[in-house]
Amino acid sequence: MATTHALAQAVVDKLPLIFSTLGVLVAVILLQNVLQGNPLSSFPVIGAELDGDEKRRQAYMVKARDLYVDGYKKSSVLVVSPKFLDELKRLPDHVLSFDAAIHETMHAKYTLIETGNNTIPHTVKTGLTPALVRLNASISDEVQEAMRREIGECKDWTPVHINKKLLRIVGIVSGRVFIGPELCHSEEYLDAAINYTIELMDLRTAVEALPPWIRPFKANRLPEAKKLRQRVQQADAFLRPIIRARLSNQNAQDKPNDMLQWLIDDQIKFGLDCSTEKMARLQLGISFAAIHTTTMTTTNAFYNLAAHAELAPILRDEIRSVLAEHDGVFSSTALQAMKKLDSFLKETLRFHPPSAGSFQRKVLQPFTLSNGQEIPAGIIIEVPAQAIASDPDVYPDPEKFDALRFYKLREKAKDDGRIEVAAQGQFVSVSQSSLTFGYGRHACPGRFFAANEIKMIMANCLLKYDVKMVDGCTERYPNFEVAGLSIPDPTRNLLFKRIEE
Ligand code: HEM
Repeated sequence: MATTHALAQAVVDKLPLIFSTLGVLVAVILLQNVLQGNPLSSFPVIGAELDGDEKRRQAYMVKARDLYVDGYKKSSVLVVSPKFLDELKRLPDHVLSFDAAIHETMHAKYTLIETGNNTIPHTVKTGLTPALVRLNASISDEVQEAMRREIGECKDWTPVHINKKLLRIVGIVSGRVFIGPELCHSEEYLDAAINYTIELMDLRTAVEALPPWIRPFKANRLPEAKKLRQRVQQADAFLRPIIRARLSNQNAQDKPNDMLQWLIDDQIKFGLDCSTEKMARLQLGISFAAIHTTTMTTTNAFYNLAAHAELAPILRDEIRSVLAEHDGVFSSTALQAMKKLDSFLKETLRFHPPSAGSFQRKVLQPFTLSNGQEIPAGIIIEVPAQAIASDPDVYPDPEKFDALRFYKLREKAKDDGRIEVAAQGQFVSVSQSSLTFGYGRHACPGRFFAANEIKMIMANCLLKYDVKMVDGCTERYPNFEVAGLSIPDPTRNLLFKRIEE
């Protein structure tokens, strides 16, 4: 067991970016809270048969997903049954808090991650999502250009380190929308956008490894803390003149159309801190939420595409015929019409959810569930998303990767006149059985942008390249499963070959 634990730990150490999904670590804390017993001694404990907290902690590191499935079957309470989601989502933030969960699990006291600030989700909802209709054309141009530069010609079968390339492609394309067409290509910007998350998660992991009582004395002196401070200083130095220029251009008619501008506009509108430091922090915050989450999902999709050779022709046919009907433009309606591609991506999320848990929230005030169960303040709760996604009563034949599962479900629901069910089968839909983007008022506001970006990357790739596993490899690369997380192996190559036009 110790060796397996060490192995899992080595994966964690080697691949710090694996912890990049917002909130995924809450699960670790939850289980620790549960396992420490107090104040939860009256609750059933998953892994009670294991002898002692340390053994349970080790089991969590290497087989957390089994523990979640176990908890799901037993309807354990702190890993809460999804049947309570609707009543939970109605509780106000001062009772059940998303921000407080992030603050605790991300060790915000030491990592200095911004929490309790509604600016980013508000700006994503009111600035970015409504702007997608007019931004899609420029996002699509950026995707094409980034793929041309990062993937290259590939006249013959060429190995491509896909996760590494996708980090840059997603960084550039997201950067176009976050900070504008010139700066998104700057290596300094990309370095900060990609590595801030990795270094933040390194520090978070290092703090977590310290016994709690030592943290106030040692956490700020950890080498990881120093590295993160340097990263933030560098990012500040890079962003400051840009932000200053924007602030002095506030009254111009032709203000830029990007997140940085919308964030500045919102801060001013609500009379909030608009200092260059604050704005630089918000930019890092948006990179943290967006870049690695989107890259991991797209990497999973590429591994699935390469491992299922039958898929490419089906998806390519759909993309070609939809584009032919939309003047060759990746408009919002064209993207929505690519239902097989949408289904393939949703099945990718179902089959490889980044985290075993979802809807992580901290209980700030005690409350009682409709079954009479009292939930004490001070703990973190969550829902076993991955166990739901692999429940045969929810998804028939759950062990099968069925790329067209949601396409067929949507078509059937449409034929039966069940419009709501059809809508729930979309990539961006959240429901009690689709929890990868969370649930309720804090469900990921960036998912509409992520969906467009990922679809454009996959569609552009399918139109230009054939993709396959490297020679001698017939199976999909397995994901790393560590502490409830599922991470596509970031070290692997796929083979790319340009399609003759
Ligand atoms: C496939 C990619 C992505 C995945 C899987 C993902 C997943 C998540 C999850 C699980 C949450 C927590 C929701 C909850 O607990 O209810 C979340 C929150 C959030 N996400 Fe995403 N996300 C993705 C992409 C993005 C992008 C591209 C952006 C920005 C453009 C973004 C911005 C945010 C923000 C701001 C929050 C916090 C919401 C709040 O405070 O209310 N995400 N995301």
